Amino acid sequence: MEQTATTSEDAVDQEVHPHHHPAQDALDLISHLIGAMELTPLVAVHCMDHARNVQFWNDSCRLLYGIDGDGALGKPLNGLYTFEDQAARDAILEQVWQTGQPSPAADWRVRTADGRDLWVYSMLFPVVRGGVVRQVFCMDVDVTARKQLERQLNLAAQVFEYSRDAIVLMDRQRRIIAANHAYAQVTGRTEQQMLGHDFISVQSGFEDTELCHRMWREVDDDGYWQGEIASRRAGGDPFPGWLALTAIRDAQGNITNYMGILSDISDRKKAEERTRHLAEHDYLTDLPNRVLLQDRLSQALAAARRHQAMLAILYIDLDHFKQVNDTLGHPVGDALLKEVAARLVRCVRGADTVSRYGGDEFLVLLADIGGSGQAAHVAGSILQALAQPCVVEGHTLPLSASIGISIFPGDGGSIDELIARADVAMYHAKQNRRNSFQFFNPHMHAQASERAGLEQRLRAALAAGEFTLHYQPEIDVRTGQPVAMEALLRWCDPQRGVQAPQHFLPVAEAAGLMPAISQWVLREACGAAQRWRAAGQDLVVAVNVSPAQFAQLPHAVAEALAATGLPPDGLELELTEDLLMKCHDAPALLQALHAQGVRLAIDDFGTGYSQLGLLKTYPVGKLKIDRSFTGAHDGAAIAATVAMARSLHMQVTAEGVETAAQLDLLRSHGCDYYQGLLAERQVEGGELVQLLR
Ligand SMILES: Nc1nc2c(ncn2[C@@H]2O[C@H](COP(=O)(O)OP(=O)(O)OP(=O)(O)O)[C@@H](O)[C@H]2O)c(=O)[nH]1
Repeated sequence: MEQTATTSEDAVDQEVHPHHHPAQDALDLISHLIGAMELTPLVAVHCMDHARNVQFWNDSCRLLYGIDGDGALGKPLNGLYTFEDQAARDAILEQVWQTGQPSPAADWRVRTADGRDLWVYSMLFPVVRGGVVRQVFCMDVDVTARKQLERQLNLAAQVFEYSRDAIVLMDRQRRIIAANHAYAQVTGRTEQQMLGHDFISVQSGFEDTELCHRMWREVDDDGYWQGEIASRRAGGDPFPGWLALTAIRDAQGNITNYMGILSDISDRKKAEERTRHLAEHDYLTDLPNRVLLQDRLSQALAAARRHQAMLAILYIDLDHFKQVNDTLGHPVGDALLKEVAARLVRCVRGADTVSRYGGDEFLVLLADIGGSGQAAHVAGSILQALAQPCVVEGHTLPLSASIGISIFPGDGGSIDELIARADVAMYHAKQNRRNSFQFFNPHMHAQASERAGLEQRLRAALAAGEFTLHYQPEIDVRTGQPVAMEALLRWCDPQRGVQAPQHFLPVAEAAGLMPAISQWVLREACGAAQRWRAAGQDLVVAVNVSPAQFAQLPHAVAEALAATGLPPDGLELELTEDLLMKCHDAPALLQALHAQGVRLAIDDFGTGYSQLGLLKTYPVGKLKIDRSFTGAHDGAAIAATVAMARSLHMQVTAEGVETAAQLDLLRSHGCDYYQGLLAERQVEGGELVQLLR
């Protein structure tokens, strides 16, 4: 360092004192200054001559630019280090040479010869003698560290300002000292409305003082708190916010500031709300579903217990709703369910709950009723509201429901018990007189248990081989010979003995057992007919078709014929008018069965409302006149039916024939076949009986 200094002073002396100019004092001063500068390692000083060659280079220059005096002196300055904006620097230097005025001090970015980038705070001083600039001194201070810090601060300020998170800074007293753009946007406040104000008061609406105390205590103790707050915008508009608060401490660990990051979580809350709504409501009617109902029921039950009050459950099941789906399609059914939901809601108070319990079942909870009369009143208004015809997609649909009512505490103490009993009461309403309501009573309970037992025994009956078929002959009126046998189902109930279908079929139907039972009947009957054939009796077997089986019938028939080997025309399927009227797929199904070669007959003819136009299109070979016509000796009805059947190229069987007089009447009207007690007696007297057994 010393050597460099000496060398530098010599260099300056050569130029500064060559002729002992009167301005010696000034030069001495500069020399002193240079000496002083040498002592400060912070200031890199160099001096250049007119040719821009270095004449002086202090030790700080060596430290800063990585080149010692030997490497610098006499060399062109431009080769020692360069400026990022070299042209601007050259222009400033030129100006100093031209004007003899020092340059303003400024920060310059430079690159050293060994490839380092630095920032220097630099100033140029001309040495003027005789009105001519002789040298220019340059003083550089390394400000790289400051520049980096500045840049970091600048970056931090930009992050703060442009962050999408709403950030607020507070002092120790929790007064706002800075808030970024996002914060101003979220809260809708200007800087003036925030700066210097207490954070909580600016958040106005954050009125939960207990939460507020806990929050600050946690921040002060643990340094951090986050949670949901009820916030309010400048105009008073409330919004849910998520606030994260952090305490900022100095080197001694004392809290100096607080930082808060606030998010508007309205959208998230709405999405959560929507998800919860979906989980608790029925997608079609938007009524509370079972989940929410369960919740409301528990609350209502707890409240009723506390206040020794009563509540009622109304179990509502629409009457014949399936028909709407079957005849007009599911979309119409859906629209009807929505309309029912709306009507039910209009029949109750806000405190009550209307819920969709399942398919066409609704459950109404009447919380806190004065007595059962109130439940009856609501049930009555529901029936009345539903009775108004409902127009859906241009169809005017009659609507009714059966309602069962259970009351707490009389009918049960638990939710399950109360619902089960309302269900039992509803079932009774449905059985006795649809479009009505029934209160639960213990007698119903016994019947329900009986029914449950029956259902259980029926479930086991098929596997246990408890079903049998009885055969009822159909006799040719002219020849007196049997032509067909109608298969009739019987169940040997282990508890009750042999049961006729009307005693167990409704329960089997409700329990969903009919498809399996019907298939068994079909297979068993075809097998029997095939055995009769093998024994020389060419009798057709007639099987009644159940509604549960109709849609799958072509498949079931194919399966039964294949399994037994019975030719298709050995099987006759009897379909009631009612079934044909209710099933909108009936024409297609009948065509499919006809194509399979089986015989088709319309059963119980005269009890339904078959339209002649439709009948004509059915590939049906026979009409069976209901016993109510035959038994009434209704010659006119029989004559008309036979005439109509003839015009449709169908044969006619009369059912329920008991006396020879009835048979004579049928014969006189040209009826083809008959069934009934008279026919059975005739067969019993013949050899067929043995065979059939
Ligand atoms: N359109 C529509 N139908 C449904 C929906 N959920 C269930 N169902 C139908 O609702 C019908 C309910 O029938 P049930 O109550 O057993 O029969 P029902 O015809 O009303 O007869 P009863 O109750 O004895 O009067 C079934 O056919 C279901 O397929 C739904 O969301 N939309």
